[in-house]
Amino acid sequence: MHTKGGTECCCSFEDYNQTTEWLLSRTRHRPKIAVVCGSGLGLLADRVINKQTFPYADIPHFPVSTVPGHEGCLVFGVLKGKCCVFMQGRFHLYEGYSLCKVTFPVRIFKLLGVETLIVTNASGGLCPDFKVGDIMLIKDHINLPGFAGQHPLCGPNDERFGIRFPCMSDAYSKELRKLALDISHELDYTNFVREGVYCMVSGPNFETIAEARMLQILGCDSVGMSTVPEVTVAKHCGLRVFGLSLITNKVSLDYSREERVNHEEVLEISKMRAEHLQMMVNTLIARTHLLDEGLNTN
Ligand SMILES: O=P(O)(O)O[C@H]1O[C@H](CO)[C@@H](O)[C@H]1O
Ligand code: HPA
Repeated sequence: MHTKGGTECCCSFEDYNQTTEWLLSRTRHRPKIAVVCGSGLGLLADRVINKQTFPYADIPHFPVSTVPGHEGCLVFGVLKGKCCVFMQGRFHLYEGYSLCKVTFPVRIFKLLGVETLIVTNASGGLCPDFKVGDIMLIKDHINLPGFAGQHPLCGPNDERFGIRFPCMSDAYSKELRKLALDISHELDYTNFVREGVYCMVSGPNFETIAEARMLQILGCDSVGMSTVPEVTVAKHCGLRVFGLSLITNKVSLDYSREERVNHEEVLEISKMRAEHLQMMVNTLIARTHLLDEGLNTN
């Protein structure tokens, strides 16, 4: 329904430009930081001042959100003195969107002048040490759909965005992770802040036990159905990336376990922890300039 067939990009440079021009002509905000809010995490945009909100349905070439917990609004405004743009709701492969559409907003951010992308998501914990409600700083990811050719950069490469073969060994900024770790100490969050590897699966079903065991063997600490395409496209076009994954459930690795994961539970845990996430993200945003100035974080 939403997709054009094949793996080629279905968005032209003209489409990206049109959307960018449309936004630039309607807002005076010129964000340097973009935040993608994961399932149930839309309230990350709540503290923004001088807010200007655009429903996705009004923005040319933008997909619309179809998943509960994803409001479907682009919010511009100022947070801690920094001009930001928030995606209240993201797009997923399982909604029927091509990965080109899923990642469309990331290239819009680039054209708007954004330099740093902060991605958040809800995920299932695979690492035995993780508890429900833990916040995982994403150290690295595994692009499982990418292994099977479902990759946002398949098709002709547009050099105006980036190179044909981008390096992904430094996908998540070390400096931003260090800053976030320092912040978690200051906020006294260390007993629920972790670091780990996020794995993307296409969804929409949650994992079987055999799949979950396989992912754990592969070195995944958490699993979700998003984020990796956005991060890949962001790295391709030279954005600095930081990612937070909220562990909303423990993935079943044992056939004797009775609990059954569901999206309502995911949203409930997201809401429960959203304020802590908000505090971390806001403090990080307040301090991003320290990195640009090459200063230490404290
Ligand atoms: O990754 P986000 O968008 O936070 O959402 C996560 O939550 C949903 C499942 O409950 C899936 O969409 C999964 O990817
Ligand atoms: N698996 C995949 N995606 C998810 C999960 C999960 O357990 N929890 C939240 N998103």
